[in-house]
Amino acid sequence: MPPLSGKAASLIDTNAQQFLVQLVRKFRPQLQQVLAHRQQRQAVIDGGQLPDFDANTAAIREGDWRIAELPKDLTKRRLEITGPVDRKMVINALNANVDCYMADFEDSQSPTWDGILQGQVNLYDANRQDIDYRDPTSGKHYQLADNPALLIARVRGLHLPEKHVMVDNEVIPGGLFDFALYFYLNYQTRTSQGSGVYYYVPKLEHAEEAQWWADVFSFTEDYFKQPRSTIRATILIETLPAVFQMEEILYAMREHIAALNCGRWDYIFSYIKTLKNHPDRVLPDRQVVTMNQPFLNAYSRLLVKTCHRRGALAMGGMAAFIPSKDATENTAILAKVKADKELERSNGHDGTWIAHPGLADTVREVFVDGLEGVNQLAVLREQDAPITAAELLAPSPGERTEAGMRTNIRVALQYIAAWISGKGCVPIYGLMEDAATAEISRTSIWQWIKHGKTLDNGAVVTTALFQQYLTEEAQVVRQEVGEERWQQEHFERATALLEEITTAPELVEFLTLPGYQLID
Ligand SMILES: CC(=O)SCCNC(=O)CCNC(=O)[C@H](O)C(C)(C)COP(=O)(O)OP(=O)(O)OC[C@H]1O[C@@H](n2cnc3c(N)ncnc32)[C@H](O)[C@@H]1OP(=O)(O)O
Ligand SMILES: O=CC(=O)O
Ligand SMILES: [Mg+2]
Repeated sequence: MPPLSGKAASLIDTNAQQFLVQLVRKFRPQLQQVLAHRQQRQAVIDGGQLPDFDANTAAIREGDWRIAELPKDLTKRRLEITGPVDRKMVINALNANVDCYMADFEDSQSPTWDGILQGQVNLYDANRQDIDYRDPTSGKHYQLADNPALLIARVRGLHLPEKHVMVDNEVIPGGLFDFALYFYLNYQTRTSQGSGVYYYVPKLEHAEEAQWWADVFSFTEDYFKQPRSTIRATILIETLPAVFQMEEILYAMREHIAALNCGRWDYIFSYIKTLKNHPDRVLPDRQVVTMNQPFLNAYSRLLVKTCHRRGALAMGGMAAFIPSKDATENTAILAKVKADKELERSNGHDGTWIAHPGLADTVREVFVDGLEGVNQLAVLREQDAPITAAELLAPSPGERTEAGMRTNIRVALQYIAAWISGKGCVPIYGLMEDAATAEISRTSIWQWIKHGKTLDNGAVVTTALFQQYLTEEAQVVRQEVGEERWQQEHFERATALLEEITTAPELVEFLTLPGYQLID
């Protein structure tokens, strides 16, 4: 580990480091196996088979069991704000008019070493309700209001390493680093408040990965002599393989789970990635892939039904719209966000996400005023016909347009530039863009090239067409952002990376993997 400085140096002490090393030695080898299984299952799908429910685990799906009872403070999660762990955002999120705050080391956080360490310091202070911040530019002082939101930390996905920390000459899993430090630094504070240590766990694909996390949680509780179920996780169901494993994931995690969540943006990305070799499942323009598409609506309904049958909450996801300063435009945005949330509520979700505090009042109308109790656990959807694999995989109708492809290029380019410059979430053309949304933009183009799809202008999407549009759209972006930002935010490098991953013969699994080579 590089030498630590500032408050991180005193917090990440020898005991913290010893705990982390033990966790890594015990759990990294199994993780490597579990990740190898992902590749094996994907190879079968690449060979032409479609994902399906696993016949070997039918007994779990049919069995009569429930997850451990929810802790009281996790039963009311109608509105959750999410955001990266920089200090001002942490304070603003805790003060927002919401029940919970998901503090994000993942999709919305660029994993620079400083950002990750400072994030841990910020959450340490936040848990102690001893956090403030003075903006050096505006001079504005930020401090906590009364009744801050309940804090839930989202750790990095299993694929991401933390390259600054080596154990036995090998980099360690980023998610384990986030998990271990957050627990070590906060469990005493949280349990002394009568609460537990709460996490969001992203991008799982299979119940064996949930089991891996459950083992990490149990080991940690035993190590620190804490009762079982002190740790509670909300698992994001945001990969296509995981939707066929929801019962099994809940079962593996039954002592530690609180909820599943519809991480719709990664889910769409995963639909593209998992079905990349299937010419009949290529998605249309990103703008038309909304929660009304049958495959997304089926996923939301099945998640609700599965969770409620087992006593877990079913959290909704993120509408990517953010408020506009233009009043007319803002009215239209709020109406779209409201419609999106009404669909989630009518499907039976217990709560939902917002990306920006300016959306809280609108979404409260749906998920606070519009709910009878503090959640919808009583909605069992028992009257529904069984949701089939065919529905979960249904192809999406819709056009592939030149405008859509050009927008994908501009969005992916600007996002990659922001990410390698240390910003994991940015507003682009009125939408919040993060690692998950940017993945959709770049993998759509890759898949359109692979299957030679035709655009509305009659052009067939080829590598050469993409390169032509990229050159043209890079100039548009250069005009939009100006020369200073173009140079400072490494746009040339971002352009090169976008070209490399979009024209690669094999789909690059995550843009953040080659992206990570370019930061720090
Ligand atoms: C696919 C997924 O994984 S979704 C989950 C991951 N994504 C997220 O969490 C999205 C988080 N949202 C954000 O990061 C931001 O809203 C952005 C980047 C999209 C837009 O941020 P900005 O450009 O700062 O928006 P804007 O200028 O309107 O912000 C107004 C104020 O609200 C604050 N704010 C905006 N979003 C948030 C948030 N999510 N949490 C806390 N505060 C926020 C800003 O800090 C700013 O505060 P200030 O007035 O004290 O300076
Ligand atoms: O993490 C959330 C998502 O939509 O992706
Ligand atoms: Mg995600």
